[in-house]
Amino acid sequence: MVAYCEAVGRCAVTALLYEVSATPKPGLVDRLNQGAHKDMDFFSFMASTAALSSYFIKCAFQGTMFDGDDLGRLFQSLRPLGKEAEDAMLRATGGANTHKGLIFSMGIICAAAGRCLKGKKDACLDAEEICTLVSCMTRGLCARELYALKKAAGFTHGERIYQKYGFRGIRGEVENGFPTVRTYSLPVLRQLKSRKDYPINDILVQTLLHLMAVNEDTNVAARHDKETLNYVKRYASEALDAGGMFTAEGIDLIHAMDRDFIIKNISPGGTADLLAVTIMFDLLQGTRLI
Ligand SMILES: CC(C)(COP(=O)(O)OP(=O)(O)OC[C@H]1O[C@@H](n2cnc3c(N)ncnc32)[C@H](O[C@H]2O[C@H](COP(=O)(O)OP(=O)(O)OP(=O)(O)O)[C@@H](O)[C@H]2O)[C@@H]1O)[C@@H](O)C(=O)NCCC(=O)NCCS
Ligand SMILES: Nc1ncnc2[nH]cnc12
Repeated sequence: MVAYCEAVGRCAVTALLYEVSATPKPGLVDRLNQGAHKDMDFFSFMASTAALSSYFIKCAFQGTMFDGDDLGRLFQSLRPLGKEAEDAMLRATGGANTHKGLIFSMGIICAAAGRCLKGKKDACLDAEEICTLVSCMTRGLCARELYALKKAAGFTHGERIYQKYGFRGIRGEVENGFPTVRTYSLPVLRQLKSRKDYPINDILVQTLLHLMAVNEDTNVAARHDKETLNYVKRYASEALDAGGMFTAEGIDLIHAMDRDFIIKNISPGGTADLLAVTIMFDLLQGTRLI
C-alpha cells in the first residue's frame, strides 16, 4: 500500500514539474520567464513542488485508509492536510501562491486514486473512475460554498467571481468530475501523444492552448473581468487556428501572446492547473501501481 501511495504521489509531482516546464506558456511561469507574476519564478515552482511531494502521498494514503461510503467525509478529512501543505508551500516560496489551486484539486485526485484501491488486489487506474470518485467526494460543494453564500464581507476570489458572473471555477470542475479535462484536454493530449514525432514540450503547450480556449479561469476574471477572459479564449483559438506549436506562424503568435499577457498582467493560472490535472490523468491511466 505504501508503494502504491508513493507511486500516486510520484505521478502528481511529475505532473506539476511537466506543467511548469512546458514553454512558452502565455502569461504563466515557464523556463523563459515569470509570465505575469512578480512574486514567483521557475525556481519557486521547483521549491514548491518539492515541498508538496509528501502531501500528495498523504492524500493517497488517506484515500486507501478511508472506511465507509460517505465520500464527503473523505473530502473533509483532507482539509487539515491541505492547510499543512499550504503552509509548506508558503514557507518554500517565501509567501507565493504557486500551487494554491493544485493543493486543492490534485489533493482530491490523489485521495480518489487511493480510494480506487479499495477492494482490489491490484489497481489499474482509470481517469473516468477517478473523476466519478472526485465528483462523489465533492457533491454539494457548489451549493454549500457558492449558491447559498451569505456573507457580509471577506469573499474569496472564487466566491466573488461566482456572484459577479456565475462561474463556478475549480469548485464546479471537481464537483462535475473535471468536465473540461475529460471533454477537451485529455482527448487532445492523448491524440497528440499518439504522434510519435511531436516533442512532449510542444504537446503540452498545445494542450494548454486548447484549455485556454474554453476554460472559465477565475484567476483571469478575478484580476480583470469577463471581457479579458473572452480575449484570452479568442487569442488561444487564433493561435490554434494558426497551427499552434506545430507551425512557425503559430509559435510566433504564442510568443506574441506571452508578451501581450505580461504587459496586460493576465495570468491564466487556473488553466495551468487544469494542464497539470490532465497530465496527472494521463500518467495514472492504465498504470498498474502495484
Ligand atoms: C476551494 C478553494 C481552493 C477555493 O478558493 P477560492 O474561492 O479562492 O477559489 P478560486 O479562486 O475559484 O480557485 C482557487 C484556485 O483554483 C485555480 N483555478 C481557478 N480557476 C480554475 C478553473 N477554472 N479550473 C481549475 N482551477 C482553477 C486557481 O489556482 C491558480 O491560481 C493560484 C494563484 O492564485 P492567487 O494567488 O489568488 O492569484 P494571483 O493572480 O497570483 O493573485 P493576485 O496577485 O491577483 O492577488 C495558483 O495556485 C494557480 O494554480 C485559483 O487560485 C478554497 O476553499 C481553499 O483554498 N480551500 C482549502 C481546502 C484545501 O486545500 N483542502 C485540502 C485539499 S482538498
Ligand atoms: N506555470 C504557472 N504559472 C503561473 N501560475 C501557475 N499556477 C500553476 N502553474 C502556474
